[in-house]
Amino acid sequence: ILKWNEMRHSRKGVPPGTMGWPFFGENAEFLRQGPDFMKNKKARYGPVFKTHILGCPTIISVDPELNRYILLNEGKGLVPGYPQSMLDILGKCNISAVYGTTHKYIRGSLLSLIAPSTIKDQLLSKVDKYMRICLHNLDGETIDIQEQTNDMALFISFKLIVDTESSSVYDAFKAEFSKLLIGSLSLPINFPGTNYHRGFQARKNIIKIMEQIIKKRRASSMNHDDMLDNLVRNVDSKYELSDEEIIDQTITILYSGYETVSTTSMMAIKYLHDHPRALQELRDEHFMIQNGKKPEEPIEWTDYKSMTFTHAVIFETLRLATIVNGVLRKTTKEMKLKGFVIPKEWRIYVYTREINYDPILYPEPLTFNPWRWLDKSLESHRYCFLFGGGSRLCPGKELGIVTISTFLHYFVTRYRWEEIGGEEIHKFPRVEAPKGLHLKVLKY
Ligand code: HEM
Repeated sequence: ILKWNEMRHSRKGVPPGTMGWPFFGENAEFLRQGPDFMKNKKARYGPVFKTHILGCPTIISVDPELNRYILLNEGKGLVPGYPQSMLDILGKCNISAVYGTTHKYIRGSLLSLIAPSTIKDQLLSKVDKYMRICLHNLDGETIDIQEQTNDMALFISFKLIVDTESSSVYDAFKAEFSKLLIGSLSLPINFPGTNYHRGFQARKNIIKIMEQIIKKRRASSMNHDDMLDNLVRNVDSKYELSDEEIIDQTITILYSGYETVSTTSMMAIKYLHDHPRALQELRDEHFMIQNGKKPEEPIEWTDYKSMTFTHAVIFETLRLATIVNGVLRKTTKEMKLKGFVIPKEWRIYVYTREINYDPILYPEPLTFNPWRWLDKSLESHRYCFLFGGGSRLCPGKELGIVTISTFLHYFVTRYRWEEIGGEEIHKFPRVEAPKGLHLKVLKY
Protein backbone atom coordinates (compact mmCIF):
# COMPACT_ATOMS: atom_id res chain seq x y z
CA ILE A 1 0.00 0.00 0.00
CA LEU A 2 2.86 2.33 0.87
CA LYS A 3 4.46 1.70 -2.51
CA TRP A 4 1.18 2.22 -4.34
CA ASN A 5 0.66 5.47 -2.49
CA GLU A 6 4.15 6.66 -3.46
CA MET A 7 3.49 5.86 -7.10
CA ARG A 8 0.13 7.59 -7.01
CA HIS A 9 1.81 10.87 -6.05
CA SER A 10 5.01 10.46 -8.01
CA ARG A 11 5.53 13.07 -10.70
CA LYS A 12 8.65 13.91 -12.64
CA GLY A 13 10.51 16.82 -11.05
CA VAL A 14 8.54 16.87 -7.77
CA PRO A 15 10.83 17.25 -4.68
CA PRO A 16 12.04 14.01 -3.08
CA GLY A 17 10.33 12.57 0.00
CA THR A 18 7.71 10.02 1.07
CA MET A 19 3.92 10.22 1.28
CA GLY A 20 3.16 7.62 3.97
CA TRP A 21 -0.24 5.94 4.12
CA PRO A 22 -3.22 6.82 1.94
CA PHE A 23 -5.40 9.47 3.61
CA PHE A 24 -3.35 9.58 6.88
CA GLY A 25 -0.05 10.31 5.13
CA GLU A 26 2.74 10.98 7.62
CA ASN A 27 0.63 13.11 9.94
CA ALA A 28 1.15 10.95 13.03
CA GLU A 29 4.97 11.03 12.66
CA PHE A 30 4.87 14.76 11.95
CA LEU A 31 2.87 15.53 15.09
CA ARG A 32 4.80 13.05 17.28
CA GLN A 33 8.32 13.99 16.21
CA GLY A 34 7.70 17.68 15.50
CA PRO A 35 10.91 19.57 14.73
CA ASP A 36 12.84 16.25 14.57
CA PHE A 37 10.57 15.12 11.73
CA MET A 38 11.74 18.17 9.78
CA LYS A 39 15.39 17.71 10.72
CA ASN A 40 15.44 14.01 9.74
CA LYS A 41 13.71 14.67 6.44
CA LYS A 42 16.01 17.57 5.66
CA ALA A 43 19.08 15.40 6.41
CA ARG A 44 17.75 12.74 4.05
CA TYR A 45 16.19 14.75 1.20
CA GLY A 46 17.55 18.28 1.48
CA PRO A 47 15.77 21.52 2.46
CA VAL A 48 12.79 21.06 0.10
CA PHE A 49 10.90 17.77 0.35
CA LYS A 50 7.45 16.30 -0.15
CA THR A 51 5.23 14.58 2.38
CA HIS A 52 1.54 14.16 3.16
CA ILE A 53 0.41 15.98 6.31
CA LEU A 54 -2.71 17.77 7.57
CA GLY A 55 -4.76 15.82 5.02
CA CYS A 56 -2.94 17.05 1.88
CA PRO A 57 0.12 16.36 -0.27
CA THR A 58 2.54 18.98 1.00
CA ILE A 59 5.91 20.41 0.06
CA ILE A 60 7.91 21.47 3.09
CA SER A 61 10.51 24.17 2.61
CA VAL A 62 13.14 24.74 5.27
CA ASP A 63 15.17 26.81 2.82
CA PRO A 64 15.24 30.48 4.01
CA GLU A 65 15.73 31.92 0.52
CA LEU A 66 12.89 29.88 -0.96
CA ASN A 67 10.69 30.73 2.03
CA ARG A 68 11.32 34.39 1.43
CA TYR A 69 10.53 34.01 -2.27
CA ILE A 70 7.23 32.26 -1.48
CA LEU A 71 6.17 34.91 1.04
CA LEU A 72 6.99 37.74 -1.35
CA ASN A 73 5.33 36.25 -4.43
CA GLU A 74 1.69 35.61 -3.67
CA GLY A 75 0.82 37.18 -7.02
CA LYS A 76 2.60 34.35 -8.84
CA GLY A 77 0.07 31.82 -7.53
CA LEU A 78 1.33 31.15 -3.98
CA VAL A 79 -1.78 31.93 -1.96
CA PRO A 80 -2.61 31.05 1.69
CA GLY A 81 -3.31 27.35 2.14
CA TYR A 82 -4.90 27.02 5.56
CA PRO A 83 -6.95 23.89 6.41
CA GLN A 84 -10.57 23.69 5.30
CA SER A 85 -11.89 23.58 8.88
CA MET A 86 -10.18 26.89 9.62
CA LEU A 87 -11.59 28.56 6.50
CA ASP A 88 -15.11 27.20 7.12
CA ILE A 89 -15.19 28.35 10.72
CA LEU A 90 -13.54 31.73 10.23
CA GLY A 91 -15.82 32.55 7.31
CA LYS A 92 -15.46 33.11 3.60
CA CYS A 93 -14.69 36.83 3.99
CA ASN A 94 -11.86 36.05 6.42
CA ILE A 95 -8.60 37.62 5.29
CA SER A 96 -6.86 34.24 4.83
CA ALA A 97 -9.62 33.04 2.53
CA VAL A 98 -9.34 35.91 0.04
CA TYR A 99 -6.72 36.82 -2.56
CA GLY A 100 -5.89 39.59 -5.02
CA THR A 101 -7.98 42.76 -4.95
CA THR A 102 -10.43 41.41 -2.34
CA HIS A 103 -7.47 40.72 -0.03
CA LYS A 104 -6.16 44.25 -0.59
CA TYR A 105 -9.58 45.69 0.31
CA ILE A 106 -10.16 43.58 3.43
CA ARG A 107 -6.57 44.18 4.56
CA GLY A 108 -6.90 47.93 3.93
CA SER A 109 -10.03 48.04 6.08
CA LEU A 110 -8.26 46.06 8.83
CA LEU A 111 -5.20 48.29 8.73
CA SER A 112 -7.37 51.38 9.08
CA LEU A 113 -8.58 49.92 12.40
CA ILE A 114 -5.25 48.86 13.88
CA ALA A 115 -2.59 51.02 12.19
CA PRO A 116 0.07 52.51 14.53
CA SER A 117 -1.54 55.98 14.28
CA THR A 118 -4.89 54.54 15.47
CA ILE A 119 -3.13 52.68 18.29
CA LYS A 120 -1.43 55.89 19.35
CA ASP A 121 -4.59 58.04 19.28
CA GLN A 122 -7.30 55.58 20.30
CA LEU A 123 -6.33 52.03 21.21
CA LEU A 124 -3.38 52.38 23.59
CA SER A 125 -5.40 54.16 26.31
CA LYS A 126 -8.00 51.39 26.13
CA VAL A 127 -5.44 48.60 26.23
CA ASP A 128 -4.03 50.34 29.32
CA LYS A 129 -7.46 50.68 30.98
CA TYR A 130 -8.46 47.05 30.45
CA MET A 131 -5.00 45.66 31.26
CA ARG A 132 -5.23 47.27 34.72
CA ILE A 133 -8.54 45.45 35.20
CA CYS A 134 -7.03 42.13 34.06
CA LEU A 135 -4.06 42.42 36.39
CA HIS A 136 -5.91 43.85 39.37
CA ASN A 137 -5.63 42.24 42.79
CA LEU A 138 -3.39 39.24 42.16
CA ASP A 139 -1.38 39.78 45.36
CA GLY A 140 -1.15 36.54 47.35
CA GLU A 141 -2.90 34.53 44.63
CA THR A 142 -1.78 31.33 42.97
CA ILE A 143 -2.59 31.78 39.30
CA ASP A 144 -2.29 29.77 36.11
CA ILE A 145 -0.47 32.31 33.95
CA GLN A 146 -1.57 30.48 30.79
CA GLU A 147 -5.22 30.94 31.72
CA GLN A 148 -4.54 34.52 32.82
CA THR A 149 -2.85 35.52 29.54
CA ASN A 150 -5.54 33.72 27.48
CA ASP A 151 -8.26 35.66 29.30
CA MET A 152 -6.31 38.89 29.00
CA ALA A 153 -5.76 38.55 25.21
CA LEU A 154 -9.41 37.78 24.48
CA PHE A 155 -10.89 40.35 26.87
CA ILE A 156 -8.73 43.17 25.55
CA SER A 157 -9.39 42.47 21.86
CA PHE A 158 -13.10 42.08 22.56
CA LYS A 159 -13.19 45.43 24.36
CA LEU A 160 -11.33 47.12 21.51
CA ILE A 161 -13.96 45.80 19.11
CA VAL A 162 -17.11 46.19 21.24
CA ASP A 163 -16.51 48.58 24.08
CA THR A 164 -19.76 49.12 25.86
CA GLU A 165 -21.55 45.79 25.88
CA SER A 166 -22.43 44.32 29.27
CA SER A 167 -20.30 41.61 30.85
CA SER A 168 -22.98 38.97 30.14
CA VAL A 169 -22.48 39.56 26.38
CA TYR A 170 -18.76 39.01 26.84
CA ASP A 171 -19.29 35.84 28.87
CA ALA A 172 -21.60 34.40 26.21
CA PHE A 173 -19.11 35.36 23.53
CA LYS A 174 -16.15 33.84 25.38
CA ALA A 175 -17.84 30.45 25.76
CA GLU A 176 -18.55 30.31 22.02
CA PHE A 177 -15.11 31.57 21.07
CA SER A 178 -13.29 28.72 22.78
CA LYS A 179 -15.42 26.20 20.83
CA LEU A 180 -14.73 28.08 17.61
CA LEU A 181 -11.01 27.94 18.32
CA ILE A 182 -10.95 24.16 18.85
CA GLY A 183 -13.19 23.57 15.84
CA SER A 184 -10.93 25.57 13.54
CA LEU A 185 -8.06 23.18 14.27
CA SER A 186 -10.05 19.96 13.90
CA LEU A 187 -10.76 17.55 11.04
CA PRO A 188 -13.67 18.89 8.94
CA ILE A 189 -16.16 16.15 9.87
CA ASN A 190 -19.57 17.76 10.26
CA PHE A 191 -21.32 15.33 12.54
CA PRO A 192 -23.00 16.15 15.89
CA GLY A 193 -20.47 15.62 18.66
CA THR A 194 -17.34 16.42 16.60
CA ASN A 195 -15.19 19.44 17.42
CA TYR A 196 -15.75 20.71 13.90
CA HIS A 197 -19.53 20.57 14.31
CA ARG A 198 -19.32 22.33 17.69
CA GLY A 199 -16.99 24.96 16.19
CA PHE A 200 -19.39 25.56 13.34
CA GLN A 201 -22.33 25.97 15.74
CA ALA A 202 -20.19 28.37 17.79
CA ARG A 203 -19.58 30.42 14.65
CA LYS A 204 -23.35 30.62 14.08
CA ASN A 205 -23.89 31.74 17.70
CA ILE A 206 -21.14 34.36 17.45
CA ILE A 207 -22.75 35.67 14.27
CA LYS A 208 -26.08 35.95 16.14
CA ILE A 209 -24.45 37.86 19.01
CA MET A 210 -22.71 40.25 16.62
CA GLU A 211 -25.82 40.75 14.46
CA GLN A 212 -27.82 41.74 17.53
CA ILE A 213 -25.18 44.27 18.60
CA ILE A 214 -25.00 45.72 15.07
CA LYS A 215 -28.81 45.96 14.90
CA LYS A 216 -28.95 47.75 18.26
CA ARG A 217 -26.28 50.18 17.17
CA ARG A 218 -27.99 50.94 13.87
CA ALA A 219 -31.24 51.67 15.71
CA SER A 220 -29.58 54.12 18.07
CA SER A 221 -28.00 57.48 17.41
CA MET A 222 -25.44 56.96 20.18
CA ASN A 223 -21.82 56.77 19.09
CA HIS A 224 -19.45 54.16 20.49
CA ASP A 225 -15.76 54.70 20.44
CA ASP A 226 -14.69 51.26 19.20
CA MET A 227 -13.77 49.26 16.09
CA LEU A 228 -17.28 47.97 15.48
CA ASP A 229 -18.62 51.52 15.33
CA ASN A 230 -15.89 52.44 12.86
CA LEU A 231 -16.90 49.51 10.68
CA VAL A 232 -20.67 49.99 10.97
CA ARG A 233 -20.74 53.77 10.63
CA ASN A 234 -17.80 53.77 8.26
CA VAL A 235 -16.54 57.07 9.69
CA ASP A 236 -13.55 58.53 7.81
CA SER A 237 -12.89 55.26 6.06
CA LYS A 238 -12.83 54.50 2.39
CA TYR A 239 -13.64 50.87 3.12
CA GLU A 240 -17.32 49.99 3.22
CA LEU A 241 -17.98 46.41 4.30
CA SER A 242 -21.18 44.35 4.27
CA ASP A 243 -22.44 43.00 7.62
CA GLU A 244 -21.05 39.57 6.75
CA GLU A 245 -17.65 41.10 6.03
CA ILE A 246 -17.78 43.16 9.23
CA ILE A 247 -18.50 40.07 11.33
CA ASP A 248 -15.75 38.03 9.65
CA GLN A 249 -13.35 40.95 10.13
CA THR A 250 -14.06 41.05 13.87
CA ILE A 251 -13.66 37.26 14.15
CA THR A 252 -10.32 37.60 12.28
CA ILE A 253 -9.02 40.21 14.73
CA LEU A 254 -10.02 38.13 17.72
CA TYR A 255 -8.73 34.86 16.29
CA SER A 256 -5.40 36.07 14.89
CA GLY A 257 -4.41 38.10 17.91
CA TYR A 258 -5.50 35.60 20.54
CA GLU A 259 -3.04 32.74 20.78
CA THR A 260 -0.06 34.71 19.48
CA VAL A 261 -0.42 37.45 22.11
CA SER A 262 -1.36 35.17 25.00
CA THR A 263 1.40 32.60 24.41
CA THR A 264 4.08 35.23 23.90
CA SER A 265 3.02 36.91 27.16
CA MET A 266 3.12 33.61 29.04
CA MET A 267 6.50 32.61 27.64
CA ALA A 268 7.98 36.06 28.37
CA ILE A 269 6.99 35.59 32.03
CA LYS A 270 8.56 32.12 31.98
CA TYR A 271 11.86 33.32 30.47
CA LEU A 272 12.01 36.36 32.76
CA HIS A 273 11.49 34.11 35.77
CA ASP A 274 14.41 31.96 34.64
CA HIS A 275 16.69 34.95 33.81
CA PRO A 276 16.78 37.39 36.77
CA ARG A 277 19.23 39.77 35.08
CA ALA A 278 16.86 40.29 32.17
CA LEU A 279 13.94 40.69 34.59
CA GLN A 280 15.86 43.33 36.55
CA GLU A 281 16.68 45.32 33.41
CA LEU A 282 13.05 45.11 32.29
CA ARG A 283 11.80 46.24 35.72
CA ASP A 284 14.22 49.19 35.70
CA GLU A 285 12.84 50.26 32.32
CA HIS A 286 9.25 50.12 33.56
CA PHE A 287 9.89 51.77 36.93
CA MET A 288 11.59 54.60 35.09
CA ILE A 289 8.36 55.12 33.10
CA GLN A 290 6.19 54.77 36.20
CA ASN A 291 8.27 57.14 38.33
CA GLY A 292 7.33 60.09 36.18
CA LYS A 293 3.59 59.41 36.59
CA LYS A 294 0.68 59.46 39.03
CA PRO A 295 -0.75 55.94 39.67
CA GLU A 296 -3.88 56.56 37.61
CA GLU A 297 -2.02 57.99 34.61
CA PRO A 298 -2.04 55.64 31.62
CA ILE A 299 0.90 54.58 29.49
CA GLU A 300 1.32 57.00 26.62
CA TRP A 301 2.72 56.50 23.15
CA THR A 302 6.06 58.10 24.08
CA ASP A 303 6.31 55.73 27.09
CA TYR A 304 5.62 52.79 24.83
CA LYS A 305 8.21 53.98 22.34
CA SER A 306 10.80 54.21 25.12
CA MET A 307 10.39 50.51 26.03
CA THR A 308 13.46 49.42 24.09
CA PHE A 309 14.41 46.50 26.31
CA THR A 310 10.80 45.29 26.55
CA HIS A 311 10.67 45.23 22.75
CA ALA A 312 13.85 43.13 22.75
CA VAL A 313 12.38 40.72 25.34
CA ILE A 314 9.30 40.24 23.16
CA PHE A 315 11.34 39.51 20.03
CA GLU A 316 13.63 37.11 21.88
CA THR A 317 10.59 35.31 23.31
CA LEU A 318 9.02 35.00 19.85
CA ARG A 319 12.30 33.61 18.52
CA LEU A 320 13.28 31.21 21.28
CA ALA A 321 9.79 29.83 21.94
CA THR A 322 8.97 29.87 18.20
CA ILE A 323 5.41 31.03 18.71
CA VAL A 324 4.86 30.66 14.94
CA ASN A 325 6.46 27.59 13.31
CA GLY A 326 5.64 28.61 9.80
CA VAL A 327 2.84 29.54 7.45
CA LEU A 328 0.85 27.57 4.90
CA ARG A 329 0.50 28.34 1.23
CA LYS A 330 -0.99 26.49 -1.74
CA THR A 331 -0.30 26.70 -5.46
CA THR A 332 -3.05 27.92 -7.78
CA LYS A 333 -1.24 26.37 -10.79
CA GLU A 334 1.64 24.00 -11.45
CA MET A 335 4.92 25.87 -11.05
CA LYS A 336 8.66 25.50 -10.77
CA LEU A 337 10.44 26.47 -7.56
CA LYS A 338 14.17 25.96 -7.06
CA GLY A 339 14.19 23.65 -10.07
CA PHE A 340 11.41 21.43 -8.64
CA VAL A 341 7.93 21.00 -10.08
CA ILE A 342 5.19 21.87 -7.57
CA PRO A 343 1.83 20.49 -8.74
CA LYS A 344 -1.32 22.63 -8.76
CA GLU A 345 -3.27 22.78 -5.46
CA TRP A 346 -0.46 21.27 -3.39
CA ARG A 347 0.20 22.78 0.00
CA ILE A 348 3.52 24.39 0.82
CA TYR A 349 4.54 24.52 4.46
CA VAL A 350 6.88 27.52 4.69
CA TYR A 351 8.65 26.21 7.77
CA THR A 352 10.40 29.13 9.44
CA ARG A 353 11.21 27.55 12.80
CA GLU A 354 14.74 26.43 11.91
CA ILE A 355 15.97 29.90 11.03
CA ASN A 356 15.17 30.98 14.62
CA TYR A 357 17.98 28.70 15.84
CA ASP A 358 20.53 29.58 13.18
CA PRO A 359 23.84 30.06 15.05
CA ILE A 360 25.17 32.54 12.49
CA LEU A 361 22.17 34.81 12.74
CA TYR A 362 21.72 34.22 16.49
CA PRO A 363 24.98 33.18 18.23
CA GLU A 364 24.26 30.69 21.05
CA PRO A 365 20.77 30.26 19.65
CA LEU A 366 19.38 28.27 22.58
CA THR A 367 20.21 30.99 25.11
CA PHE A 368 17.60 33.60 26.08
CA ASN A 369 19.48 36.75 25.19
CA PRO A 370 17.16 39.75 24.63
CA TRP A 371 20.16 42.06 24.36
CA ARG A 372 20.88 40.69 20.87
CA TRP A 373 17.76 42.54 19.62
CA LEU A 374 19.13 45.92 20.69
CA ASP A 375 20.88 45.73 17.35
CA LYS A 376 17.86 46.87 15.30
CA SER A 377 19.19 45.42 12.06
CA LEU A 378 18.24 41.95 13.31
CA GLU A 379 14.51 42.75 13.09
CA SER A 380 14.77 43.80 9.48
CA HIS A 381 17.02 40.90 8.49
CA ARG A 382 15.88 39.27 5.24
CA TYR A 383 15.21 35.96 7.00
CA CYS A 384 13.45 37.31 10.09
CA PHE A 385 9.93 35.90 9.65
CA LEU A 386 8.61 36.21 13.21
CA PHE A 387 5.64 38.18 11.86
CA GLY A 388 5.55 36.58 8.40
CA GLY A 389 6.45 38.62 5.34
CA GLY A 390 5.38 40.07 2.00
CA SER A 391 1.78 41.07 1.37
CA ARG A 392 0.60 38.98 4.35
CA LEU A 393 3.03 40.49 6.88
CA CYS A 394 1.15 40.56 10.18
CA PRO A 395 -1.05 43.70 10.22
CA GLY A 396 -1.48 43.27 13.99
CA LYS A 397 2.26 43.38 14.72
CA GLU A 398 2.22 46.76 16.46
CA LEU A 399 -1.02 46.08 18.33
CA GLY A 400 0.36 42.72 19.49
CA ILE A 401 3.59 44.32 20.74
CA VAL A 402 1.66 47.15 22.43
CA THR A 403 -0.58 44.66 24.24
CA ILE A 404 2.30 42.45 25.42
CA SER A 405 4.36 45.51 26.47
CA THR A 406 1.45 46.89 28.51
CA PHE A 407 0.93 43.47 30.07
CA LEU A 408 4.61 43.29 31.05
CA HIS A 409 4.51 46.87 32.36
CA TYR A 410 1.77 46.16 34.89
CA PHE A 411 2.87 42.65 35.73
CA VAL A 412 6.51 43.43 36.56
CA THR A 413 5.86 46.73 38.35
CA ARG A 414 3.05 45.37 40.50
CA TYR A 415 4.21 41.83 41.23
CA ARG A 416 7.00 39.37 41.80
CA TRP A 417 6.34 35.70 41.22
CA GLU A 418 7.64 32.18 41.77
CA GLU A 419 6.79 29.18 39.67
CA ILE A 420 5.23 26.37 41.59
CA GLY A 421 5.36 22.88 40.18
CA GLY A 422 7.90 23.31 37.37
CA GLU A 423 5.31 22.36 34.81
CA GLU A 424 5.98 21.02 31.35
CA ILE A 425 5.67 23.27 28.31
CA HIS A 426 5.11 21.77 24.86
CA LYS A 427 6.71 23.65 21.99
CA PHE A 428 5.20 21.81 19.01
CA PRO A 429 2.88 21.94 17.10
CA ARG A 430 1.76 24.79 19.41
CA VAL A 431 3.37 26.35 22.43
CA GLU A 432 1.27 25.36 25.43
CA ALA A 433 1.48 24.20 29.03
CA PRO A 434 -0.85 21.16 28.97
CA LYS A 435 -1.44 21.35 32.73
CA GLY A 436 -1.11 25.14 32.99
CA LEU A 437 1.82 27.15 34.34
CA HIS A 438 1.17 27.98 37.97
CA LEU A 439 2.69 30.95 39.75
CA LYS A 440 2.58 32.23 43.30
CA VAL A 441 2.17 35.97 42.88
CA LEU A 442 3.06 38.57 45.54
CA LYS A 443 3.02 42.36 45.58
CA TYR A 444 6.34 43.89 44.47
C1 HEM B 1 2.91 38.45 18.96
C2 HEM B 1 1.87 38.57 18.23
C3 HEM B 1 1.70 38.13 16.82
C4 HEM B 1 2.45 37.29 16.03
C5 HEM B 1 3.73 36.56 16.38
C6 HEM B 1 1.80 37.22 14.73
C7 HEM B 1 2.28 36.51 13.64
C8 HEM B 1 1.72 36.51 12.39
C9 HEM B 1 2.26 35.85 11.23
C10 HEM B 1 3.51 35.00 11.20
C11 HEM B 1 1.43 36.10 10.19
C12 HEM B 1 1.60 35.65 8.74
C13 HEM B 1 0.60 34.59 8.35
C14 HEM B 1 0.70 34.17 6.89
O1 HEM B 1 1.58 34.63 6.17
O2 HEM B 1 -0.11 33.33 6.46
C15 HEM B 1 0.35 36.92 10.68
C16 HEM B 1 -0.72 37.37 9.93
C17 HEM B 1 -1.80 38.00 10.45
N1 HEM B 1 -1.94 38.51 11.73
FE1 HEM B 1 -0.59 38.34 13.22
N2 HEM B 1 0.67 37.98 14.77
C18 HEM B 1 0.56 38.55 16.02
C19 HEM B 1 -0.43 39.40 16.47
C20 HEM B 1 -1.54 39.75 15.77
C21 HEM B 1 -2.62 40.55 16.28
C22 HEM B 1 -2.69 41.19 17.66
C23 HEM B 1 -3.55 40.63 15.31
C24 HEM B 1 -4.87 41.33 15.42
C25 HEM B 1 -5.33 42.23 14.79
C26 HEM B 1 -3.05 39.88 14.15
C27 HEM B 1 -3.70 39.74 12.95
C28 HEM B 1 -3.17 39.09 11.84
C29 HEM B 1 -3.88 38.95 10.58
C30 HEM B 1 -5.29 39.45 10.29
C31 HEM B 1 -3.03 38.27 9.71
C32 HEM B 1 -3.31 37.88 8.25
C33 HEM B 1 -2.81 38.98 7.32
C34 HEM B 1 -3.10 38.73 5.86
O3 HEM B 1 -3.46 37.61 5.50
O4 HEM B 1 -2.97 39.69 5.09
N3 HEM B 1 -1.83 39.36 14.48
N4 HEM B 1 0.56 37.17 12.03
